[in-house]
Amino acid sequence: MKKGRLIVMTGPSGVGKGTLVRSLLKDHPELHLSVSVTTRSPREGEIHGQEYYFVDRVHFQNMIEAGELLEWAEFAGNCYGTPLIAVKEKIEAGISVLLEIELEGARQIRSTFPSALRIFIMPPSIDELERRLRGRGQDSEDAIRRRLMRARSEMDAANEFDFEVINDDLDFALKRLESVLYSAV
Ligand SMILES: Nc1nc2c(ncn2[C@@H]2O[C@H](COP(=O)(O)OP(=O)(O)O)[C@@H](O)[C@H]2O)c(=O)[nH]1
Ligand SMILES: Nc1ncnc2c1ncn2[C@@H]1O[C@H](COP(=O)(O)OP(=O)(O)O)[C@@H](O)[C@H]1O
Repeated sequence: MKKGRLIVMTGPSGVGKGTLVRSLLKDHPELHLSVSVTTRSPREGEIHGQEYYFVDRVHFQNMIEAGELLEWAEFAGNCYGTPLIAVKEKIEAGISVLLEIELEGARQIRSTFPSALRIFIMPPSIDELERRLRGRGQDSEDAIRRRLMRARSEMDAANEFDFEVINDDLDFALKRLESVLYSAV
């Protein structure tokens, strides 16, 4: 049986990765979104097992030591990682899996899973990125500051990726994302 593809989407926090992925999944139920583990506290409305598995640092550390994470990284003071087993099972079953992760994790995937398709989502500008982070209204001033600080170096790494998609107009970005996925998957 043909294996599924691993598709990695990276881009600065607030660029619209979550928004794009949600729309993509609505139109493409054949894709599976990996649910990550994080030590971050849940935002209002976030549900354990849906947006993330919310765990404490000890639990996260145990998962690293047991080899249960495909990749992991620290981001803005919290740890995030991709549970390996679910990804493996889906791909073996011929289902393509989407990872929505930050830069360090995407770099790890390049060495551990070289056949992955890696896409960088770019904001139209840093000012617009800041507007989106503030407009989302879900992070503290400190969390926004940390995300913006990291955004610049992440954007500098866009050329490490197979494709770059600018999320200016949402519908346009979605169409471009679909064309990248379905001409390459
Ligand atoms: N390396 C890695 N990064 C992740 C994972 N899950 C989420 N992230 C990234 O961690 C960053 C922070 O995520 P989050 O706290 O949900 O904030 P948001 O992206 O601003 O909504 C984002 O860049 C996510 O893409 C993961 O499993 N591994
Ligand atoms: N193309 C777009 N134009 C304007 N606002 C957008 C666009 N895409 C996403 N947003 C808004 O930007 C904010 C951050 O989006 P989100 O999907 O949470 O980003 P990320 O998952 O990359 O952190 C949200 O309020 C979202 O509604």
